[in-house]
Amino acid sequence: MIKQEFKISAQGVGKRFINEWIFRHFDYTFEAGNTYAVTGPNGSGKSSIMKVLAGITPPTQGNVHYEKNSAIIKPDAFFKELVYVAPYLELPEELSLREFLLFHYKFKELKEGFSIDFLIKFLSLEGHSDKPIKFFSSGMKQRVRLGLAFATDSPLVFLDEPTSNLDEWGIEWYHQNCQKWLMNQCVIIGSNQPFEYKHANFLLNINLFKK
Ligand SMILES: Nc1ncnc2c1ncn2[C@@H]1O[C@H](COP(=O)(O)OP(=O)(O)OP(=O)(O)O)[C@@H](O)[C@H]1O
Repeated sequence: MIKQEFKISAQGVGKRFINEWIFRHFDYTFEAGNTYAVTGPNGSGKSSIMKVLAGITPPTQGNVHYEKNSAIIKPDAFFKELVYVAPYLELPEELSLREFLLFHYKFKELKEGFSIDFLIKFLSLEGHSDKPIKFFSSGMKQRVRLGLAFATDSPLVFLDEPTSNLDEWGIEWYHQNCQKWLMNQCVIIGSNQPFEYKHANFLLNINLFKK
């Protein structure tokens, strides 16, 4: 994928649930061509900040702006620019893998070199393409989510706990494909396991944004 100019700027961003500030005064700019790891212990706010940066939940205070090739992207068009991978995001259980991929790529573009058939092979799920996703194991589902991240031509990729449910082979597959397919995108990984973000070039500890 050709590198596009892409930026997310967070200015004074904070999120509060009831009376608790999960993070506050978060100022940061994320750019294409870099991999960022948001780190911190369980319950520290990694998923919360990623959801705010992705526009899935609104910040309690502050603003997040998205910019592509020097033009501001409106929040309602922003979902087209990203892939969000997380074990808590459900896949459509009633669809087969092939039906789901055909549906997904009505809205998003595949990277050059990928087709639906190639993606199924890339996932090593050739024997399962017509099976409903509800019958997939948790590791197979996680591979499908990651496959969308590797194959989709979008400038921004969020990977929250990217290797959850993967076996040793799957973890190696994840590492190889991060290096091969995600180098020109802006990648934000949420994790408390260093092996998941060993290729990241910027580390952001969420605990530094609590006051
Ligand atoms: N919708 C919500 N309502 C109230 N509190 C919430 C909500 N979502 C998250 N929280 C709280 O925000 C805090 C941060 O949660 P979050 O899931 O962002 O942490 P995390 O760092 O991703 O954790 P983990 O490593 O366990 O996945 C926790 O105290 C959690 O209980």
